[in-house]
Amino acid sequence: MENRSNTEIQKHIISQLNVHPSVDPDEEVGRRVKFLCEYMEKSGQRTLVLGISGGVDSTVAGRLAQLAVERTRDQGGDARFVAMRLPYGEQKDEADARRALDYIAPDETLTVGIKGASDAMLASLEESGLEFGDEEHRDFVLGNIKARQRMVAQYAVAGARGGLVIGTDQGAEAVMGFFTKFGDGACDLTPLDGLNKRQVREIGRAIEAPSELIEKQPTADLESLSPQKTDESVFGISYDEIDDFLEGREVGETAYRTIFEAYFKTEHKRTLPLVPQ
Ligand SMILES: Nc1ncnc2c1ncn2[C@@H]1O[C@H](COP(=O)(O)OP(=O)(O)OC[C@H]2O[C@@H]([n+]3cccc(C(=O)O)c3)[C@H](O)[C@@H]2O)[C@@H](O)[C@H]1O
Ligand SMILES: Nc1ncnc2c1ncn2[C@@H]1O[C@H](COP(=O)(O)OP(=O)(O)OP(=O)(O)O)[C@@H](O)[C@H]1O
Ligand SMILES: [Mg+2]
Repeated sequence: MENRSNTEIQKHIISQLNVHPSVDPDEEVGRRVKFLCEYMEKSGQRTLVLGISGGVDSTVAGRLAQLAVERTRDQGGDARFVAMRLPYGEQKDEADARRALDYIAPDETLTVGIKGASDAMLASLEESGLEFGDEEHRDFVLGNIKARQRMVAQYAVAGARGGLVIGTDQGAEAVMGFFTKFGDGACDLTPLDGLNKRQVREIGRAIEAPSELIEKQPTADLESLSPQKTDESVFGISYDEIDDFLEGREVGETAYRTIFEAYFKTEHKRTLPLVPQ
């Protein structure tokens, strides 16, 4: 890749991530709901499971899941959506999570706190002698434990109910590798695949999600020392720049450099585990 121009590398990444410069939001809603319905039918797994954070991705993916189970039932089938609240203690944007649930109107909501299990794991690790560079490093590692604890909870529900875990990964998060490997990155179906952030928002508008959730600043909200830290402040570039990049537009040199570096560094997260050649 080293001798290739910014534009050539950009084209390669766009094709790998299957992102398109524009989408028809209504058509995408239909296509993605159909995908969920057809896979439930094919797999025989009739429950969809997804954590609802109060952010735009899980609001949109959650509503698509509820629409899919309702369509399946309308056609005489059997399907159910289980939304999960998975707070680590008291969540600062709890009101947004409640608003998302009111809007999604899931068949069922399970609330499972992840603080006890996450803190217990960290304590056991430290009792074993594991040390961290400093408090911030410790907090960062705990953040990934939280994301993986949410995965454990969702897969437990899927196991108990014969279900499938939905993931909220989309093109803008995928290009930056901005997810926890085998945490929120672990799932069975990704209905938002191939969309950039602005296209997720367009779909949100098409299904009449609350505008304050659609416009909300994205946050992983994993670090206790800096709650609600915005994704953009971590990236050092904006989602607008990432979206422009994914739509094939020219972006500034800093944006090219930041995106290429993140993309190639996190290649391992977008593939199956490596095997001997
Ligand atoms: N080259 C390589 N080939 C194969 N495997 C490699 C590897 N380099 C690291 N690894 C493995 O990957 C691990 C690092 O990956 P990982 O554990 O994911 O950890 P890491 O990428 O360091 O952290 C996850 C990042 O995603 C962010 N995040 C997480 C969850 C949700 C959201 C959100 O937007 O909501 C954002 C989070 O804030 C953090 O910045 C290493 O510990 C190692 O096990
Ligand atoms: N507190 C939480 N409760 C339940 N699920 C959560 C929580 N935090 C994260 N998740 C799950 O992890 C996923 C990844 O988080 P992420 O922040 O990327 O998405 P989001 O919060 O839905 O949207 P945004 O990226 O715009 O903040 C969420 O979509 C959700 O499924
Ligand atoms: Mg979030």
